[in-house]
Amino acid sequence: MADSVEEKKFCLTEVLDVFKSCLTENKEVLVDQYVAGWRGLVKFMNSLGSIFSFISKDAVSKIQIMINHRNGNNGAEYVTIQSMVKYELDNKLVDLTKSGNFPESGCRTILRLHRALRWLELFLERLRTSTEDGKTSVMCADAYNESLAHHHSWLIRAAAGMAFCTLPGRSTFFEVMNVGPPEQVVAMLGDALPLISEVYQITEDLYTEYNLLNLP
Ligand SMILES: CCCCCCCCCCCCC/C=C/[C@@H](O)[C@H](COP(=O)(O)O)NC(=O)CCCCCCCCCCCCCCC
Repeated sequence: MADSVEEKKFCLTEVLDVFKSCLTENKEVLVDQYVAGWRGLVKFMNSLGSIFSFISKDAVSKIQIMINHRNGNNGAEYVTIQSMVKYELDNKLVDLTKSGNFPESGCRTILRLHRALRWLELFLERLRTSTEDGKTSVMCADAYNESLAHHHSWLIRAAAGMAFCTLPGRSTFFEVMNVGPPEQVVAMLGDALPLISEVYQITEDLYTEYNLLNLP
């Protein structure tokens, strides 16, 4: 699924649709779709310029870790985030308090992407409700400061802040999304956001239940 997203001309609607397909009927989060959603977003970010490549590199390495889990001998245990959490905890495959033998556990890797999903949710909501003269760089920075920044060192925060300043204005940004006229972008965001929020909340509740929100 991720490959087909990469081969066609980029369209953000399709990427967000992939995220929407993450949820199963009984509200579990499918790892393949979750990861494919991130791959599409990273592709979008790459099209915004090479200044984002340090972010892209980190995201790609986390995506690859999850693909490796899915392709590994125990891939079936990683079908959903719920099954992954249970499997890794039952088999003591997670560093719970300090970094140790499992720097690439699915639980810690998904946690990093999960925190980034909160940034995405906040950023898209700001884009959705912005006016024509709204600044994407400010929307992006505000969303970041409210979410991911809390988990990053000052060096990463500084680098991210510089990258945000290079974001194009709202109208160019909307064009790169390749969704259609601004009204259509706004409608598409309004349609996608509730599902992204739901995926975020389900993961947040799961990680809270198992006390995994601060994995090193
Ligand atoms: C459109 C502009 C895109 C701005 C992206 C905002 C997110 C800023 C994240 C900055 C991350 C910097 C890179 C390094 C991070 C790591 O230190 C850190 C911790 O990892 P560790 O515990 O293994 O060491 N990693 C993370 O927090 C994971 C970051 C994952 C970032 C994924 C970002 C994908 C962005 C996709 C943008 C799509 C925008 C679509 C809008 C219409």
